Amino acid sequence: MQTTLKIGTRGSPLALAQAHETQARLMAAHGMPVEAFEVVVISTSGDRIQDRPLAEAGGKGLFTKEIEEALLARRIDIAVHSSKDMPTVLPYGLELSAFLPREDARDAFVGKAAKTIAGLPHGAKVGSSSLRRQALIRRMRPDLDVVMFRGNVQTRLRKLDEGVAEGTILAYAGLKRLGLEDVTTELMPLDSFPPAPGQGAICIESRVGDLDVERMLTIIHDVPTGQALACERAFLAALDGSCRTPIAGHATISGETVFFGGLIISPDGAQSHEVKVEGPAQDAARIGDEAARTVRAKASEKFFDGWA
Ligand SMILES: NCc1[nH]cc(CCC(=O)O)c1CC(=O)O
Repeated sequence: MQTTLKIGTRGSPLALAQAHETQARLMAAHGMPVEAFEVVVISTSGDRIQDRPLAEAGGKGLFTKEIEEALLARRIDIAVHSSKDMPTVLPYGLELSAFLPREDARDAFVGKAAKTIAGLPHGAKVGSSSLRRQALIRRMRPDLDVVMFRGNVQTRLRKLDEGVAEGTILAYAGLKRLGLEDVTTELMPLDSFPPAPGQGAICIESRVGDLDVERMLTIIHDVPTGQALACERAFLAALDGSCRTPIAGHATISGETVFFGGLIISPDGAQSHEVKVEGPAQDAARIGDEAARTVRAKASEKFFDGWA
């Protein structure tokens, strides 16, 4: 009997699109037939909790817990995730072993009452449940009414059509993977509206020491994306845990150099601290870690304590 590679994923349309993209890349890279794979859908706590912000319910790990349990129990061989949803610390025995070439990392504004955030009427409702997006919207337009918006991409777009809000912000990468990018009315600049660390990059998680899987993944791994992600995740890791501060960070690789921009911002958008650094791409993680120290030094301790 032929063994199949079991790909674990959440069941949302975006998660399935990402799992199928990974499968297609593996098939093309290794000349494997479609029957060599099985996509295993796993429901996570993050999918089931819909009524409150995830930061309140227990944080990011909620989207990965059950999938990681399946990996450790060998019910699946690899797990496909949005890097943005991955905690900085993984369970013992698991690692992020490959990153696919990154999609556009920018946020997309989908506006009903206006095409741009700047053009929205005074006091208009904008839906988002991301602390980072809420803070960045408030920084731009303190007059806007930011309302909770959860659920998958399609659910949020439906809420917009139903008039629950006059605009929302989604990852452009997610919209593209779903073929929905045409709903975008404004692409937010990386500088003034920086994305979440990891946004736009699909990662693959596997068991440490699973050599067959490692061999299979090497060929689809994108080195520059891996370096950018090492930088962004180091930045997040050095700031995370100690606070519930909205954090943004984005790294790009050009030749042998990594360029990183990071931001911490108060939830009301009134205070923010930025850092911009560059360094050797091979030291990407150290660069991200140093950037976190720099931005932390700029902010007073009060900045972090205010809303913990
Ligand atoms: N938290 C949900 C989530 N996780 C990753 C993406 C988008 C895809 C990506 O960043 O690669 C999204 C949806 C969104 O933010 O609009």
